[in-house]
Amino acid sequence: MSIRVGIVGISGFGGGEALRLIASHPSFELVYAAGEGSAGSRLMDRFPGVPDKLADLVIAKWDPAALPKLDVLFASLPTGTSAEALARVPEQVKIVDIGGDHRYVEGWGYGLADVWPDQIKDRSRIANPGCFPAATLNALAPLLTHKLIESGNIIIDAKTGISGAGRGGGDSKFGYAESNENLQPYGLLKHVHMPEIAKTIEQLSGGSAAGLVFTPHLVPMTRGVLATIYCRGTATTEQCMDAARSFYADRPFVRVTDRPPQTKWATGSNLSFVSYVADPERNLVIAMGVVDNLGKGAAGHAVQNANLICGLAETAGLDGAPIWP
Ligand SMILES: NC(=O)C1=CN([C@@H]2O[C@H](COP(=O)(O)OP(=O)(O)OC[C@H]3O[C@@H](n4cnc5c(N)ncnc54)[C@H](OP(=O)(O)O)[C@@H]3O)[C@@H](O)[C@H]2O)C=CC1
Ligand SMILES: CC(=O)N[C@@H](CCC(=O)OP(=O)(O)O)C(=O)O
Repeated sequence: MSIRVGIVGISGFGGGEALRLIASHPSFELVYAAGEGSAGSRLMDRFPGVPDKLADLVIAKWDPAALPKLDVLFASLPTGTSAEALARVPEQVKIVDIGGDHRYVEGWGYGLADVWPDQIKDRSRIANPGCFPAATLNALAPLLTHKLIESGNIIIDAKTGISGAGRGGGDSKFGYAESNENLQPYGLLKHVHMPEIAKTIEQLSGGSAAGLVFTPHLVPMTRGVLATIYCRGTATTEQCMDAARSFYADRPFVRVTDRPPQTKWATGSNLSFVSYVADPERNLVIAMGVVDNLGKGAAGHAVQNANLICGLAETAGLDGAPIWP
């Protein structure tokens, strides 16, 4: 049986990646595409490589009052622009919001799917985690759950590819001339992902995340997030690795690796790589997490969440290998 899905924000990076995944999904049928500036174009005008079956689908002007019959809507709109419109989507249409408007909002589940699949299954409204939270929280979850690190003393140093800023590119600092051969920190002390990272650390540990520090950096690459996370704790490397191996033993998308993970390992996939090194004598644990910002950081995670809320195999449409090199 096919499940009728729609994507609003399909012309963007997150929406385009959702299109790519849904086009080859065994149960999802894309019947609705929407946007603002792109409204009126056919998918083949925007995505010349789109499969024939979708080529003539015309992007509609986004209007939650004019939806066709849909089972699931993927929303990939700029953060700050989706709350009012998504509140008008009929109750029977399930929603996965890739943007940031509904994380830790009443009525919405926080879709950290590799960690909390059972809390997601029965929901009809899911807020996808941001790309940095996806990379960092998957790495931290086993350590926090097994109380191997202090929850209140975590420093996250993260790097992201430029597609993390969206097709619009945020502002001029994301242009080619500014970002090529350049490395820049941004969002210091006040990045928008701090609250969801802190709340999840507190939920996982039962403790405070008061000392959390998070600094993202923009790296001249297209995709990928690497988070290097400095924690206080006296666990050994093996204890951290064992905790992660048992925590993720039955989870299909998280790979616990002996080697420090690299962003290219995840490109084009919904995989999440985690690894650890520790020096108990220095009270130091270093956790590392890698995702593709458009995969586990956005559309891959969204499809995983949609699979869960539709009662499908969690891996449906997501079992392809990453792109290499
Ligand atoms: N890029 C990434 O790696 C990640 C992004 N996210 C989040 O996902 C969301 C989308 O990001 P991203 O795809 O990168 O952004 P883009 O800038 O690439 O795309 C934004 C999309 O939103 C559409 N849009 C903008 N305003 C409206 C409107 N008023 N009505 C209808 N459609 C509108 C645009 O459509 P049109 O062209 O038709 O105007 C476009 O398709 C954001 O909330 C972002 O923070 C989350 C995790 C990772
Ligand atoms: C490079 C870059 O700008 N990346 C974005 C992260 C995108 C994201 O996940 O944002 P949402 O929380 O809105 O979904 C940023 O740091 O704001």
